[in-house]
Amino acid sequence: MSGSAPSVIPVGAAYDVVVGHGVSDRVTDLLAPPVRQVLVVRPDALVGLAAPVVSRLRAAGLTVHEASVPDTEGAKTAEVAAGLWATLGRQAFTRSDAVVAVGGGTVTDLAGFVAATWLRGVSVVHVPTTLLAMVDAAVGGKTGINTAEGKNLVGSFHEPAGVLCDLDVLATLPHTDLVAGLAEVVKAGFIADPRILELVEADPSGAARWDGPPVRELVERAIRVKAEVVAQDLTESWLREVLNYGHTFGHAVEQVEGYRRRHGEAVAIGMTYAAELGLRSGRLAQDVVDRHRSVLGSLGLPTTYPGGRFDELLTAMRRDKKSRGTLLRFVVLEDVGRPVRLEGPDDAWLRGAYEAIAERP
Ligand SMILES: NC(=O)c1ccc[n+]([C@@H]2O[C@H](COP(=O)([O-])OP(=O)(O)OC[C@H]3O[C@@H](n4cnc5c(N)ncnc54)[C@H](O)[C@@H]3O)[C@@H](O)[C@H]2O)c1
Ligand SMILES: O=C(O)C(=O)C[C@@H](O)[C@H](O)[C@H](O)COP(=O)(O)O
Ligand SMILES: [Zn+2]
Repeated sequence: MSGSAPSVIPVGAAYDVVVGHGVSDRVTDLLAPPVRQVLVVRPDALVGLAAPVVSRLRAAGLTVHEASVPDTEGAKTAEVAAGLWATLGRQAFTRSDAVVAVGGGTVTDLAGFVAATWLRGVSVVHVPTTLLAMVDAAVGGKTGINTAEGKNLVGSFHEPAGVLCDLDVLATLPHTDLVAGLAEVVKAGFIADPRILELVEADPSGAARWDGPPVRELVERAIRVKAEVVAQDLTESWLREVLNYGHTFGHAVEQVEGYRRRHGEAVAIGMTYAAELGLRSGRLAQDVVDRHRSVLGSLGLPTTYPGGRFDELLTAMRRDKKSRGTLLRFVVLEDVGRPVRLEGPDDAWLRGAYEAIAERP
């Protein structure tokens, strides 16, 4: 796919997200001397996509080590992080060396966390290769791994030196992963940018094709929403919580299912649940709840969930990072673009929202 010039989206004054075609070539601009050696982190499945990045770094005279990590959520474990720390230690990486992540959100979360913790923080550059990582995971400096007890329970805030979103790499991304990434794009639409919803509604099949007409604008709009929020509240003291829309229930779904469901799909279900919760708490109108189902459904994203699992899901939701003590806290909407907090929702609302999305046998 050929196209227009790259777009540069600043995240405050901290770093830029570059979106365009062939932009991963810019990796060396972000790793100027005194960087001497670089650890490129990627799963074996993406060795071909990482190869041009590795070549570029070597051509610039850097010593490049490649670390293979498990594909998908299996990358986000303490054991895998420890393996990367061991590599960094063996190669005597210093504070002037760097990590480069090439992959989806699981890789950028893991590599970002390892960079954040190695010597208490070294530089990391993200080269996201999924739609989801471009519009969300690689941007904003939230890094993390899972523990047996839950999702992203260990992590840190560590901003990258830069993010390079090369739209050409989306050509090989499986359709189901592209669609899963659109869930986070739709999230940005519901919490902050109604134009995103209009673009999807006008051309859902184009939105769900990597080279579809609305894709670039959708990517850039979602990144701008995220950049705007994290530039104001990197460490999630309040505002940043809005980016967690749909994640309280979504993360519970992922955990209960042993991470066999894609994050984006779980977030789509979680947003539908949050919309139903917003309705029950008297904050959100029925037509906006219906719009969740129509927009997500038009992209092929799930908006229902098997019944009979409420207690398990509630236990998982209590470990959500927005909880305070025994107080459950959700992001819900008052309208499109108007997220608010719902603290300590009635048990009847929690169960009623679940019944509303539950699949009937
Ligand atoms: N830190 C954050 O702010 C943040 C935000 C959103 C999501 N996340 C995290 O991101 C993760 C989900 O990321 P994801 O959806 O990118 O999943 P993923 O990293 O598991 O990638 C999905 C699949 O796509 C494959 N793939 C990646 N790029 C490809 C390409 N160009 N061509 C062919 N195959 C390709 C991968 O090998 C993998 O099998 C979750 O762990 C989630 O918690 C983090
Ligand atoms: O960047 C954020 O902040 C988000 O909440 C974005 C989410 O899409 C992302 O999945 C994030 O990793 C969830 O964070 P967590 O704090 O609930 O683990
Ligand atoms: Zn997410």
